[in-house]
Amino acid sequence: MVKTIEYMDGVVRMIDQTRLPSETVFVDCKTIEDVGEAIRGMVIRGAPAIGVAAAMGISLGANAIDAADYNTFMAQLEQQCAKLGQARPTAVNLKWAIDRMLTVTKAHSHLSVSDIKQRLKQEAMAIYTEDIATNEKMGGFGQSLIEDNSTILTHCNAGALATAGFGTALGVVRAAVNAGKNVRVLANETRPFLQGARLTAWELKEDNIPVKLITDNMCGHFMRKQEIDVVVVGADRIAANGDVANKIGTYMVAVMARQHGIPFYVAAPVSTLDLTLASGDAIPIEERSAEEVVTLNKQRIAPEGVDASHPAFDVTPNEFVTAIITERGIARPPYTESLKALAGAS
Ligand SMILES: CSC[C@@H](O)[C@@H](O)C(=O)COP(=O)(O)O
Repeated sequence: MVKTIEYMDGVVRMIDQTRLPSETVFVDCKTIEDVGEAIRGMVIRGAPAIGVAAAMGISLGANAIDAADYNTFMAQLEQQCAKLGQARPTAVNLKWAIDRMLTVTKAHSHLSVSDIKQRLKQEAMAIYTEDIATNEKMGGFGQSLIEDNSTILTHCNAGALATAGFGTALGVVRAAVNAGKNVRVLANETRPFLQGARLTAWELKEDNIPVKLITDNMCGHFMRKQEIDVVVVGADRIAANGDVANKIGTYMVAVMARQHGIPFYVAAPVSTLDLTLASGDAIPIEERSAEEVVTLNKQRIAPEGVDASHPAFDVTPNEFVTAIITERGIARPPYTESLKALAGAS
């Protein structure tokens, strides 16, 4: 599988997810601004991958600062991070990565600026490698919930492409396959940006994991026909009470799963928990350009001049979530207690 993101010799290289699956091309980011643009423009997307890209971008930004003393360096770095933090508002991993990089900077204020730059590069690489290890651990916990011969429905792309590697929801699928289970995936196409059709279908096919693509309005039909055994999705932010923000359409899937008695699992790292928010009502929902709705693959599909709305995420209330799978274990209701316990564990 090609790498989602790499950091080498002053360049952050990303596979361009706006061009998949027709073309496998890469974008080289040489500045923190380039990385911010890549995140905003969805060249790289998915909450954990956004966090990894941000950390690498901050290292690029730090290297470009021409300052002799810590205070001048830190002031400029904070300015750059504030701008980067606005690239995408819902995925909390962006803020998480920025906070982690700034905390490391502060902890090393006694070092020379050049040593701090070195330390920031190491931290960005640590975030990258930890993300893959986290996903593998999460997969281990998650696959214990998947029975042999299951059909798993997923929404959006919570795979290797949405992370540094292995994936969150698709990490659970990969771990189930690695454990010798016979599983197949039904992938919702995920309008309007088509992460399911373009990315989930692509990466599962690359790995020879059986996948069938369906449009977003088909999952009720397959649930009623008992052709879906379990739902596994990722998350962009999870509030303290277990309300889950994920790609628009997830809520609809969760309600349908409840109606049909199908388990609805969310796989996300602890870095996606935002325990500062009491409920999902406080999660900021990114509103993307209406152009994404009135077009399909850049072809206009709606009449000129028609209005369109585009919330990019929705919130699934905790009562629809059977369990939340993390790298530290599986949280079950009541989430206010179980998530707090997981966040406090190490
Ligand atoms: C492991 S990523 C989980 C979620 O981030 C994913 O399902 C999703 O909603 C991604 O949204 P995107 O807008 O493509 O960044």
